[in-house]
Amino acid sequence: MKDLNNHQHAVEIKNMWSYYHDVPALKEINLDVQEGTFLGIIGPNGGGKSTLLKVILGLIEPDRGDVRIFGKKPKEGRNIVGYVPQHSASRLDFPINVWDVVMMGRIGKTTLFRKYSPDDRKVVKEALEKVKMYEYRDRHIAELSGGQRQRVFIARALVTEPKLLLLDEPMAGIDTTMQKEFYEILEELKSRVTIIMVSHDISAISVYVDKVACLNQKLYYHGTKEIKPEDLEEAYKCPVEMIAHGVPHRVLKAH
Ligand SMILES: Nc1ncnc2c1ncn2[C@@H]1O[C@H](COP(=O)(O)OP(=O)(O)OP(=O)(O)O)[C@@H](O)[C@H]1O
Repeated sequence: MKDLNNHQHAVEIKNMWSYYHDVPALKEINLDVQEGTFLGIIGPNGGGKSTLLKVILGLIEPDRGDVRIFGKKPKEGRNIVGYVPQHSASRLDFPINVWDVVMMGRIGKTTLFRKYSPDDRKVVKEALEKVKMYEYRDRHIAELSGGQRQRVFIARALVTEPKLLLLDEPMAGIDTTMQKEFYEILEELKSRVTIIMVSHDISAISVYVDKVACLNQKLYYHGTKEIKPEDLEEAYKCPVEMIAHGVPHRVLKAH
């Protein structure tokens, strides 16, 4: 579907509900993400952020409502979506080297032993260089630190050359300098990829993203990063000063 400015809808969600064992994790979600947007999703623990990413990815079938990814149902659109799950870095603890982990993202697990093309090789090399892990390419993933592994998983998502990139707290365990570099990488990717990133770091979100969504079962806010304190307080159910990982000064000033 195209809108009047010729921007495609990367993600369109209409009146979506999702339950775990009869308990709603998401209620009445309406969300429209335009192609080329960098959307940050914030909200308290258990607010349904990871569930929303899984619904978009087609890993969870919603109980009600409609979800479209570039006009397709999530399962049909999966090949154009890159995903870095929460705590992905801690999941792989067997001896596979960094190069193969990223190459698997490019050509799939079952084809790892086929000869990969010079193009595959180039894309994997560039992704590893982007996250500053190329020199670690022959190291076993199990030997790396948490933050280094997380960088490898971000590279792995990049090599699929997705149209939509879903990142679930990708900066967890990444040092501040590297975080800044990652945000710069994401800003650069924005011209080619729509990005949806879950984060608890409201200060960073307010600097780097285009749009913010605040989720606690319901969508309490979706709009520009100029969030009002009351929008956060309603979703987090506490005073703005207490909200995790600091709040941008201008939000506090407006309070
Ligand atoms: N597999 C599951 N089975 C049952 N309940 C689940 C399951 N996964 C998540 N939930 C519940 O659904 C709600 C939303 O969880 P979700 O992981 O989406 O929240 P989140 O916003 O990503 O949280 P956090 O910020 O803590 O990572 C929580 O109450 C959680 O306990």
